[in-house]
Amino acid sequence: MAIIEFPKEMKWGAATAAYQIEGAALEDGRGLSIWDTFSKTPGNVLNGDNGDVACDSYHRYKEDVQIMKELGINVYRFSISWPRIFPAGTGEINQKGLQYYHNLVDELLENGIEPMCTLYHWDLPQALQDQGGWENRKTVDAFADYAEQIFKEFDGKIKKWITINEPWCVSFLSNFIGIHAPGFQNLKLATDISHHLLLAHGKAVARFRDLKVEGSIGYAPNTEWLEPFSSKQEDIDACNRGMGWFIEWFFDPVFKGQYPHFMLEVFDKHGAAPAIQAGDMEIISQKIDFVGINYYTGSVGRYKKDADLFDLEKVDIGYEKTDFDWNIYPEGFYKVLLKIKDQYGDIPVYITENGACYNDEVENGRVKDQGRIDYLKQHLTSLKRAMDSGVQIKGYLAWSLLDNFEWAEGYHKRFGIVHVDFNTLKRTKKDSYYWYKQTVKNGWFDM
Ligand SMILES: OC[C@H]1NNC[C@@H](O)[C@@H]1O
Repeated sequence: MAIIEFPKEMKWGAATAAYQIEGAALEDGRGLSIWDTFSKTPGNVLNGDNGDVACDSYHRYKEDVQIMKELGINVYRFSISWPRIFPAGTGEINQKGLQYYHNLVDELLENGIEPMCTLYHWDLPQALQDQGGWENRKTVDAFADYAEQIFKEFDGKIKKWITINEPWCVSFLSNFIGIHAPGFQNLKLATDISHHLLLAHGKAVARFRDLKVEGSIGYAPNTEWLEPFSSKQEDIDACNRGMGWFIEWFFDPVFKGQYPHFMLEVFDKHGAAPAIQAGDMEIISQKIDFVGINYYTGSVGRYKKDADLFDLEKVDIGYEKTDFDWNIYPEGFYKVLLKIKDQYGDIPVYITENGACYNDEVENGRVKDQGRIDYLKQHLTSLKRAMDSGVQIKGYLAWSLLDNFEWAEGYHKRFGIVHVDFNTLKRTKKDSYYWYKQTVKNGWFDM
């Protein structure tokens, strides 16, 4: 078998997000988020699940940190719940909310684990949504004020910062496709929101620089690979448009200071080009220190007129799938990373999310999730291939440490390397946890 070995200095971690694990949704002064509202609207979330309790990490974070310590990881990515800090989105600060994150960060540091903090992982304060949410440019400034407050509070403790997680999901999945909160289906709204999210990212980076906060800052776009079904130019072009929705649309503004023309053409055709004000692109495109890449899956695509916004249809050619029915496509991970390096230069990259949904349950005290181990092996092998091709990978963070609230799929879809019984909240380390622990310890694995 082949040994896949990683550099000694590479960081190994795991990732979660506030609304997906914390629970305590109505506790200690936390304000409502759009996901509290959305999940309690019947029909939006499978089985009517919501984040009221989740993994109860708000109360069990010490146990979770011990699980991380035993795992041997040296970085943990979590997100701060904006409405736990500013219950109304702006104005009065909830000191108990700040205290929770100080307790979590102190616990991590005391156990030799570096905190990587995501400022926005989808839980917009409902109070701001009531004023138009991300469609309203005032929300952009509210985010910058929230970010500044957090920077000041945790400067010196937290040194790796992510502004926005997956702006494509926040804009298009949530306001055009509509399956995530707040659940609209309006393309022009979605493109305006995508612009405001990038603006919010840029303003937060500007505050970070002005405050001379110690550490580094980036954002974490989600990516997918689309492989042309044939060598026909129409198939190649259709796949490039489809990938442009995830990659160029969110990378060109940050790294080139402009939106990609081929994507503007598509949105313009639907009367949905975003409203851009003078100075916006300069704010968006100021330098960042790293980019977080989230990768899960890829597909084969071909040209089909009006099949979707991009005249693109996906073709099932028999790839094995996870329990989320996503193709297992590790080749795409390599190709996405090379594409980003080729198009945007040699930027430091953290893999801020990669993992698989397998809904294995506990049997006799054990969770045999070989599918997840195989997925991780294949994708880490692809990652090493990208590194050997010159991509500057600084770290890999598995999604996710714990089974958690998987948005519209609720608790049914499990991504954790640790199983959570959502009736008892008992944590059970899966086989993949032990495999990952050994890989982190060794810095290599046997393919
Ligand atoms: O779907 C799996 C993950 N994808 N990225 C964002 C996370 O919040 C999701 O749980």
